[in-house]
Amino acid sequence: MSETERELRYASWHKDAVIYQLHVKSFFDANGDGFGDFAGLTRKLDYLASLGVNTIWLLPFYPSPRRDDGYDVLDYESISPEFGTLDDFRRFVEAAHARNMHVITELVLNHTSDQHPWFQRARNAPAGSPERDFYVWSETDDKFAETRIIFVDSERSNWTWDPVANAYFWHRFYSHQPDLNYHNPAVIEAVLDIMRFWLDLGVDGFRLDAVPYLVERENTNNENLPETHRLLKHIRKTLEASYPGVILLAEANQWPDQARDYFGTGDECHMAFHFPLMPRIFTAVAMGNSQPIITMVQQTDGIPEECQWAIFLRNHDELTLEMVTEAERNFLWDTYASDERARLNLGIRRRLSPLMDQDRRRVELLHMLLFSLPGSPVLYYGDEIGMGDNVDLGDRDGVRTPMQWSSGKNAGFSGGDPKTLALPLLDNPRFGFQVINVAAQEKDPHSLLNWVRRILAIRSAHQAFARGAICFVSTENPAVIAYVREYKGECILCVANLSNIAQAAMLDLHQYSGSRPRELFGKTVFPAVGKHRYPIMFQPYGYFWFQLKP
Ligand SMILES: OC[C@H]1O[C@H](O[C@H]2O[C@H](CO)[C@@H](O)[C@H](O)[C@H]2O)[C@H](O)[C@@H](O)[C@@H]1O
Ligand SMILES: [Ca+2]
Repeated sequence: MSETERELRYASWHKDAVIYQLHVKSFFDANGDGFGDFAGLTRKLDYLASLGVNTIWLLPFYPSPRRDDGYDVLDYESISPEFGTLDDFRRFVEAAHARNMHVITELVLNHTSDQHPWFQRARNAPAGSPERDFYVWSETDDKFAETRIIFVDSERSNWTWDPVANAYFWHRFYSHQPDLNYHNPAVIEAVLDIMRFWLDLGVDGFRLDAVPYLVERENTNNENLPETHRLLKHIRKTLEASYPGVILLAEANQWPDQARDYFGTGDECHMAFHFPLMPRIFTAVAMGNSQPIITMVQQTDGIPEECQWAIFLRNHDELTLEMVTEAERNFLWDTYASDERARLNLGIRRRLSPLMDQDRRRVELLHMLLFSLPGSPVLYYGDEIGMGDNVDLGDRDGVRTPMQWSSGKNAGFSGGDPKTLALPLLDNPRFGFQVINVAAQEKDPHSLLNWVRRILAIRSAHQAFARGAICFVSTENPAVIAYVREYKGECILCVANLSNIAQAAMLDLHQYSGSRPRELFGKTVFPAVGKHRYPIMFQPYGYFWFQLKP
């Protein structure tokens, strides 16, 4: 690709991104070994295009002991053989680009597997040597005492004794995931080389895993340090010099002000997951009250022009409740995880549809918010058909089970021996593949899948959703949320009833007086907005998108 072509393709594409997050191992198995692979994913690209997504985010596919499902990398520049070969990967990227889709890969840069050759070399090298210095060591385990433990259900300390090195090593996650030492310039160079490797293969961006924890310093909590922000700015500047258009997406599970800091002044990450908003959406729907969403969106508005939040409902991890108050967490646990098996660390390991009790009205409402609040939406594979989960599987595996393509053998996921599947299929009367699958929903015009296709098609026809400013509208009813997204003169009014009972609201639309709201699903034109408040009625969890035509 020439430089000009690259620049054209990439100009701010992240702002219009509709991201689909998937696990290659659980998506589609082309060679029948029970494991999803790149050849299989390539065959499903038309399905993704038909859904209306334009960006694919891949969970880790690198060689790994897989003690944290691939977030424990032992070789950053190859592909674990079950997923295929580098040529399969190249073909996948080309096929995605041919459909105008972008590809974001996972970059686990905070830590490696303890099996990684860098760590093996470090623990065997003398203290103080450049090899040892790739990781963070200490003679005692009382350094960095102010640092919290993230995986509270499995780890007691962020230090683990290594008998080979005769020292403790630092880790923010599992004890088999030693943290890299970013005070060492050689580590930074090594990580930049890894990024160049994947960019040369055509990758369009990286999800930067666990970025708040990159750099450590004594007497701090070792999160969001200025050194970490400087490092990210350096990475961006260095990469952009050779790869204009590359996108960095920060996974910074932090409070609002700290999360937005990952944009810098437009010179750090292009995107950041909207961790502060996600739990507040679940709170608002549980309480039937719009305030948690309004407060959080207002608090996180006004990010640098070229930046974009990545908003999401669910992902491959537990629904994290780290960045809410204890009272909020207890409320969300009581509401959505009364079955204690669903609780993991400070979160809930369930998929969206089971969280919503398979209530189609609430599932639609949440997607309507996901697709209309400011940011690029991220859909988690399978949620478009309302897939369920399996709380009996360990860790977060219960939300990572094979995609349910059909009611046939192995849910249409693999032609292989059912005993060899990467993870067991869901097989129960409510969520089993026999009842929830793509093939059945393709045939049903009223299915969730076809509804998601329709709403995404509407969204992509109006750039105000992706790029517009947001202005909340007073409703005189706390259960009703209303906001206008505005871009280049087009105004879209989004309104929803967050409660489980019918509601009426009086919208303050005086600014739009004289305009006629046109409902975007059915194209019905509603009565014109006058000088007085505009009345509107809703079914439980009802919603509308209106174009406000002057
Ligand atoms: O590589 C370790 C982990 O990194 C990400 O973790 C994030 O998920 C945690 C919850 O599972 C969350 O509490 C933390 O703040 C995040 O950084 C990754 O998404 C995980 O899958 C992975 O285990
Ligand atoms: Ca396979």
